[in-house]
Amino acid sequence: MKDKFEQKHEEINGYTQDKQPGEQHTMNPSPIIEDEDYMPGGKLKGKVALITGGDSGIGAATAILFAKEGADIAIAYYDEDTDAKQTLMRLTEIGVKALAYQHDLKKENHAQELINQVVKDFGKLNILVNNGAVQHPQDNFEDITKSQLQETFETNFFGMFYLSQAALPHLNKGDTIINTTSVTAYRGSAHLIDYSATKGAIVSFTRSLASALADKGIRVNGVAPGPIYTPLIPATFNAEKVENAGSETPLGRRGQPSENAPAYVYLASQDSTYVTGQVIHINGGDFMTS
Ligand SMILES: NC(=O)C1=CN([C@@H]2O[C@H](COP(=O)(O)OP(=O)(O)OC[C@H]3O[C@@H](n4cnc5c(N)ncnc54)[C@H](O)[C@@H]3O)[C@@H](O)[C@H]2O)C=CC1
Ligand SMILES: CC(=O)C(C)=O
Repeated sequence: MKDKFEQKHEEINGYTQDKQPGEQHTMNPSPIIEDEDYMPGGKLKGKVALITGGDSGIGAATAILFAKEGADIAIAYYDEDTDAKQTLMRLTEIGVKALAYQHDLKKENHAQELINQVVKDFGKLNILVNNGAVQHPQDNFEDITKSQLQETFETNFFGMFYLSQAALPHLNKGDTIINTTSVTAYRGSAHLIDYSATKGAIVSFTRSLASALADKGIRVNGVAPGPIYTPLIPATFNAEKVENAGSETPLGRRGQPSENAPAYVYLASQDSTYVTGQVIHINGGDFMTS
């Protein structure tokens, strides 16, 4: 019998959305953001987490699981108000304090303002999840314009750099930073050359910052998803790619956001006290070096 993830994989036909960031509330079928079979264990009780891109997809799944583990949650997002409202409603239902913040990762001043506001609203910050990103697939390398290259790096890499710098004065021993990279950082991607380069930069940034912050007891790790069913996919790929995503992996299907979130819980919690500078691969079984 097929499990819920195999069934969901088969339900998805090709379709696209016409703007990026994409919208979760109009996805049909909906992604699996929350796995009802998950058993929380109070692993993040008393913590405050800020999750960029927390309105939808992997970020929303992580926000919900962190809340189930007892953390208060700040989600930051670009302009998808309906998704942010729905995620916030679910977080509040779970029973934690939760607030949403609109911001632009590309703007250096937004990073400082966001961190200041979160610390003012929650009193502290323990976990920073740098997860928001964009991608603009191109068939030809020559078609990547300077403005696309700038937008992709400013959003995916500069944004997390600024936020990590702004967050650092508030982080203490035992606190963590978790960065979302991608399988494309490791295997490359002919259609996502600029995007995969930002994801490679994130891997190096993660290792270097982990090394720099080790003596403070602040751990820095990453998660490298493979093909996951989120708004990013119909918002940026053509219908054929949306329909077939994940079929080429050893597990033969795409992943769901809920299948990524436990890795973030592990890296944020005391279960991973001897882990820093590492990346966990959630990609349906493709082997990646380190
Ligand atoms: N879905 C997939 O197959 C994969 C996703 N990833 C990564 O996972 C992370 C989360 O993406 P998904 O959950 O897939 O999609 P998503 O569309 O749910 O999340 C992307 C988020 O980025 C935020 N964002 C985009 N531009 C922004 C800006 N200028 N300022 C502030 N926020 C901005 C959006 O608000 C959105 O919440 C990204 O880093 C993505 O690169 C990595 C590998 C595979
Ligand atoms: C968006 C992304 O990183 C993949 C693997 O599709």
